[in-house]
Amino acid sequence: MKVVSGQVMQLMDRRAIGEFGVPGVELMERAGRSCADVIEEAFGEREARRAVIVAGKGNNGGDGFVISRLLAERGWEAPVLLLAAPEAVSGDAAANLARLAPATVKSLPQGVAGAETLLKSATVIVDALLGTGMNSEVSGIYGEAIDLINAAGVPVVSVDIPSGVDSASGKVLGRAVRADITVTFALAKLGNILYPGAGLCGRLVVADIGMPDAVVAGAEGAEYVDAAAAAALFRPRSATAHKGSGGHCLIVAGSTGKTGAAAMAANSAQRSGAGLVTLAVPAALNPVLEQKTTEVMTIPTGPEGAGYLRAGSLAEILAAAAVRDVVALGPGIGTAPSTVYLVHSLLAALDKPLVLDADGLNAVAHNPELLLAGSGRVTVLTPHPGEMARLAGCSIPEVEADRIGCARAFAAKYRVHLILKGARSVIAAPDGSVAINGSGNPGMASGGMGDVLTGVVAAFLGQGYPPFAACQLGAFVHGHAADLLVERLGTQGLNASDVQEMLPVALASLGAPRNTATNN
Ligand SMILES: NC(=O)C1=CN([C@@H]2O[C@H](COP(=O)(O)OP(=O)(O)OC[C@H]3O[C@@H](n4cnc5c(N)ncnc54)[C@H](O)[C@@H]3O)[C@@H](O)[C@H]2O)[C@@H](O)CC1
Ligand SMILES: [K+]
Repeated sequence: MKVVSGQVMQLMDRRAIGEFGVPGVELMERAGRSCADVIEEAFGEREARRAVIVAGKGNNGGDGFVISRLLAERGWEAPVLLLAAPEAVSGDAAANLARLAPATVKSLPQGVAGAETLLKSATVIVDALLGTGMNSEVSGIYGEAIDLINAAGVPVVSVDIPSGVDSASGKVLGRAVRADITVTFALAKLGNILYPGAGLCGRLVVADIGMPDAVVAGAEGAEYVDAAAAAALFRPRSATAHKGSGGHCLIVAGSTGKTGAAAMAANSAQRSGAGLVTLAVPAALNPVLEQKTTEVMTIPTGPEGAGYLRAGSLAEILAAAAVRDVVALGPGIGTAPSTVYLVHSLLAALDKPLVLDADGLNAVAHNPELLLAGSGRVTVLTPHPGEMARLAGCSIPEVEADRIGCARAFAAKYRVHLILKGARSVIAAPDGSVAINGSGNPGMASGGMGDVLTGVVAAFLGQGYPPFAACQLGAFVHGHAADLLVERLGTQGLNASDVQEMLPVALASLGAPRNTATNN
């Protein structure tokens, strides 16, 4: 599913009207009808059927007028509270306002004071105040109306997007409606998908309003990775698979005190369908990692007793990489100067697809130009917002203020694929493509989750998936495994190693193995 900003949706709207001859008033009719259908389905069985529509003066309000008319035709009481003078309404919205009985509409240009009782008496409140045209912080009578809607204790259906949520970023501009259902049109808006807006939408319904296919196809947006999108990217194993076809991962990881990171990255690659996994670790840690892993092979590297990776291991690691399909570098490696030097040397010399994470990222944070050294190689970075901020030379709030813009710009500038972690991880490719991961939950906010993700992405790259697909699948499967655990474990105390063990179940949910005799 494609996700777009409100601005792009407005361009689509104009193309549909201008190039494809779909009248704007017809788009508004379909938008309003889709909302009326959802309201009827969700609340139509109630004894009292009163929908109170709180409308602004733009086209979002216009959808609200259509909803009022259509619900009234179906026997509902559907009064409209218009937060403007009727003369302030124009265009298609005005045409629809004119179709309502005058007694239906209460114009409140001075504010909603006094409307509280009506709002509390509603079966459902329809929030048609502000949609994709919102262009500033909410204040004054719009702010008061939002507070009253939220305080009414009645189910709320938001039209297009909860009023107050910025459709391009999901940010709350001042204050915002908390909806139970949001009906959005043609395509989901970024503000429906990104937090905090995503958390205010309730159940999201994407309604088909007959937007021409060519307009949808031509719209600039991000791919939303849900179970269906992930399943479409996933290639189930063929019946004739062998361990060579699953790919061989080399994980370069670990330092004293951080053997768990190395073990989880390696075990997670193994649990994500890698044919073989080899773990290169500082020599002193080998006995521990032999214990912590079973299927995984290890290469103890560096001088006897070494508890961290050294620059002197470069040749040995390059030789190991030469006979593997993918390298993951960084989990638990620490920041010893010799380790940092090793990372720099590997970046210059490795020609296999590379996943760089954790202290591997910190090793290049002061000079991201180092990422351009291995020309032609696929490089995937998996930063959390703190690591992203260090890489991009900005603050964490700056990253969080524009997660998509930040990820997209860095990926393009340094020709890397990037998974910017956090609720709704952003996946960016060097060509400007962006995807947003739909899986995951707050239980993943604990140590080690990133090490698991590194292993999962490495496994997909090792199996030969194109890098953008490997990143989308990796992020989705990682979050989905955690989602599958929530019912049993909740979101507090859910460990990364639990997620690691759930990975095969998450993978199985994407597709059954192919029987090559009947299905090629
Ligand atoms: N794009 C599409 O494909 C379609 C859009 N439709 C509807 O049209 C909406 C967009 O309509 P508009 O562009 O008219 O915009 P809106 O109705 O979202 O709001 C714009 C109006 O609110 C005012 N405004 C902006 N920010 C404000 C703030 N913070 N406080 C108070 N007033 C503020 C603006 O001056 C303008 O008058 C969509 O959200 C959707 O509901 C549908 O009718 C049909 C199809
Ligand atoms: K709205």
